[in-house]
Amino acid sequence: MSFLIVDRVNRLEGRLSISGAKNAALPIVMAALIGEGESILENIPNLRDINNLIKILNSLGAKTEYSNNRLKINTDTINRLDIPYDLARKMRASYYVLGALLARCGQAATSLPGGCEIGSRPIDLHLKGFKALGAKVNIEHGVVEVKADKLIGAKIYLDYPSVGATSNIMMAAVKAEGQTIIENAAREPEIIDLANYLNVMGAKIKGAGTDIIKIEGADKLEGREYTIIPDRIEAGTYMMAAAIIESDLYIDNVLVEHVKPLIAKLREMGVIVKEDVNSVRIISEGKLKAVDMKTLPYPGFPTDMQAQFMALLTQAEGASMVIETVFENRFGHVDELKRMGADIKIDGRSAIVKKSNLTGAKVKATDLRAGAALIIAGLVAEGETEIGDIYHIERGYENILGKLSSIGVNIRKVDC
Ligand SMILES: CC(=O)N[C@H]1[C@@H](OP(=O)(O)OP(=O)(O)OC[C@H]2O[C@@H](n3ccc(=O)[nH]c3=O)[C@H](O)[C@@H]2O)O[C@H](CO)[C@@H](O)[C@@H]1O
Ligand SMILES: C=C(OP(=O)(O)O)C(=O)O
Repeated sequence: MSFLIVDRVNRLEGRLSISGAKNAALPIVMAALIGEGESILENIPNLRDINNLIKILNSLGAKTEYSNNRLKINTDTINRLDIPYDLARKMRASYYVLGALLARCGQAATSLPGGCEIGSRPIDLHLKGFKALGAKVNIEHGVVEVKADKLIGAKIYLDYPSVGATSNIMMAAVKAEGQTIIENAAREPEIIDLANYLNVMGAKIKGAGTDIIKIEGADKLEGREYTIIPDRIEAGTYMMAAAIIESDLYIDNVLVEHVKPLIAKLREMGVIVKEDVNSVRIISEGKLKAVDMKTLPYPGFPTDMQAQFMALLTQAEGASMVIETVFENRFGHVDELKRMGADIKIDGRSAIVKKSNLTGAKVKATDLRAGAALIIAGLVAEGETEIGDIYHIERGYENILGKLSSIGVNIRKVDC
């Protein structure tokens, strides 16, 4: 079992660079299965989820080579169409095998996915989309199987703009006969990145990034080179870390457009944010004003930043309200922050956060972003913060120890 120890710090300064986006890399790596031959993917972050996904690709018979954030995938040797339970349960994105192999081979199966426990996370919208395209869906003993002799384009309205369902249906539809239209599609930047990669391989997708995506079926997709976008959630996490104390931090390799909702909230709180073409500079005196925030699908405030933002709000003068609208159970970090002395009251999907003096404590990362929030809280907590269950954090932050240490944080990993 490993844990992280974080010490209180007086000031953060320096420069760090953001890695490739986990939530873009995961569907894109799986989408490589649709293209014949070899894809070379650049800027693939070295994360637990990515390494698990590479194991999944290998288990399907694909050949992979991964080093220095470059992943080569050759799909000519695929010889299995199902993912074993042990690999599927470790991550959310394992469900992308359904869309990818449905497009490539007309068949796929996987145990139901894992991922952060932040709500019930059903996959009914994914399955509704596959069925509309003509696939048969069967769920038995915790395994989902999809099968189609032929996929035919269809109009699919999503009840909710689900990121996973939009991506999965987009993948399934790239070779379907005729036109597919996804209405009320998710508009996240990771959807655009996936569509761009699929288009580079020969797909005909228009409208990604809007709520109507149109896909004309293509005969064949071929592996290509592609570079993944930077991770807006990783960038946001370091923005919050800098904002919580006195700091002058440059964060490079950020697509500023993607972090606009975060910049707006930080400015409202009194933090100085300077934008450049591909970087942001955060200047903070650690004196923060309370603000209210509600998570929403993109371009709203991202749910994947709610926990880290809540850690920041524990240091804001006054009372702030946080409303989580995307997932019904994403307040796992609250009890852990309370162990550190945070004054937070939850009522359903809302939380009231008041300024509090934090003290170091033994806490655990209840999920990936909860873990990041505890690190941020640890920067201002008196004494040492000891964070357990850090495998969650390793799912989503490349070299977090190295990056934080380089800007003045005393953080170390203890293995026992
Ligand atoms: C690997 C990955 O990219 N994960 C991200 C993805 O998760 P994920 O793709 O799982 O999130 P969705 O956008 O699908 O989920 C949003 C909401 O829709 C609901 N829903 C979703 C699908 C479905 O078939 N039925 C249904 O009811 C979910 O329970 C949730 O309440 O988007 C989330 C929302 O930005 C992020 O927090 C996750 O980090
Ligand atoms: C919820 C997240 O990830 P996943 O969907 O992979 O569980 C996240 O990245 O914050």
